[in-house]
Amino acid sequence: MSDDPVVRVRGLRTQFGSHVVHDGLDLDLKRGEILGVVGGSGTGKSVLLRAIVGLEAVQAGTIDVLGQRIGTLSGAERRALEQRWGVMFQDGALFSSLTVRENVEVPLNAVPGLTPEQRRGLAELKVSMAGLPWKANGNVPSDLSGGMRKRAGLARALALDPEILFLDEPTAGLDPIGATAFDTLIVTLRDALNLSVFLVTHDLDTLHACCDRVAVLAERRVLTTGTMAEMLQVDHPWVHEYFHGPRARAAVTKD
Ligand SMILES: Nc1ncnc2c1ncn2[C@@H]1O[C@H](COP(=O)(O)OP(=O)(O)OP(=O)(O)O)[C@@H](O)[C@H]1O
Repeated sequence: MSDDPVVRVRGLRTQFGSHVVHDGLDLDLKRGEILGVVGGSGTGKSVLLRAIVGLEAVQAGTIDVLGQRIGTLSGAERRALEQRWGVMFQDGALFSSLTVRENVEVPLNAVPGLTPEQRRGLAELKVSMAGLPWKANGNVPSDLSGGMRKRAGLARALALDPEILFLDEPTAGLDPIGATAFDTLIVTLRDALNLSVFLVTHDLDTLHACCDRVAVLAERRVLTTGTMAEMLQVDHPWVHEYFHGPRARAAVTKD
């Protein structure tokens, strides 16, 4: 298997009007790792995720995903590549009028040759892999708790057996027990499905529980990357405060 990163970003520049979000940003997601992407509010974590999956215009730089250059692909190539990743957006982005199973079936509609029964069976499998009870298949999102909606979003992200999973703040808004269960699920799925995971988070517990490496966004770029242990040595005011502050100490104490 190739050692090439599954996501390689070089020299990325994004901006909205005169507001430059990223400038000269480099980042690699290695195959099989869970990479935690952290940074202060508004540093561009979500914009970076959206740029990587081709949902955000970029002003300069290159983004390669699974060896293919985003922004240069034909419609057919792009659709084929999109089937190799799954995205769980911060708010779940579920269709409110569809049941959980129907939501998970949406990406499966793009797969030619599947019968309705096969689509249904595959969707139900993903719902159960995301840790939801059988009965949730028939629920609409508004029937579910916030944690269950997150799991439904995860089930949909897993629908096409992706190689890469993009997660935008998966534990935001969950109670600590729900968040811990979600952390465990992410690691279990990575191990079972050999996923590479790009995980945007503010949650120090998630970084400790899940992440092989951390990338810190600051000053419009990836300021530093490394293991949690390496983060403790970084001499930058925001990084130091984040990894040594009271919340960081609480997260370490719980290990
Ligand atoms: N569509 C848009 N139009 C204009 N500005 C935008 C747009 N999307 C994002 N921005 C700006 O880009 C910057 C980065 O936004 P982004 O949502 O990526 O931050 P973030 O690091 O994910 O923040 P948070 O941790 O609060 O979720 C912010 O200043 C935001 O206001």
